[in-house]
Amino acid sequence: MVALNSTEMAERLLELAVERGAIRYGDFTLSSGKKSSYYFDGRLLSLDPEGAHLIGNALLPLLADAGVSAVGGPTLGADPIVTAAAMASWQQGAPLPAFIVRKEAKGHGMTQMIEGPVPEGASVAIVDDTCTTGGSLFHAIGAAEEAGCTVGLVLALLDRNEGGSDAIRERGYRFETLLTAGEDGRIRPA
Ligand SMILES: O=P(O)(O)OC[C@H]1O[C@H](OP(=O)(O)OP(=O)(O)O)[C@H](O)[C@@H]1O
Repeated sequence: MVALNSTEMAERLLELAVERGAIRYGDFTLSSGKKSSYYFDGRLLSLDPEGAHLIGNALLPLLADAGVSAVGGPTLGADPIVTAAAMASWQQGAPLPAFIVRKEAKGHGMTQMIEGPVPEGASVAIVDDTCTTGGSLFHAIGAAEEAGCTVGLVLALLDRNEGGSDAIRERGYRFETLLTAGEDGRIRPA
């Protein structure tokens, strides 16, 4: 595969999203209860072989720039994303472990919220497929901080620009996205 720069990777990711039907237009109600004229199914990208490769490699420079030592995110949108990032990081010779934040504690008397290796005291990145209200990202940020990590970067594949990324930045976190949406739902590379 030809090596692509960051802009080319985001452009190809958007092209692939269209090819895979990951962007659909219509009347949707998102999990936050918000109404939307479009839906972005990040799983159709992150579980696609080329999509996973692109996502992992597109995230690497952002993770490296933030100097984080692990990457995690809220299940289930982030599950294949953090796996792709971990694999890409290993292939590039700078391995970053991945972790997943559960929606709820495991139960049966176990309070564990995080699955996977989380180096205590580490600076980590938190990533998700989409950011709408930011609720899922805030949930994962909270779990990582509770586990003793500092959050050096928050990432999304797509920022829907509906308040979530602003709220995350207002709380003092660095936020980056690969794709960004206009008010009309038109998606473009960030
Ligand atoms: O910024 P927010 O308002 O939190 O919206 C974004 C979240 O919504 C979707 O997950 P969903 O809640 O549908 O759960 P799922 O990933 O388990 O399907 C998506 O995968 C993000 O995690």
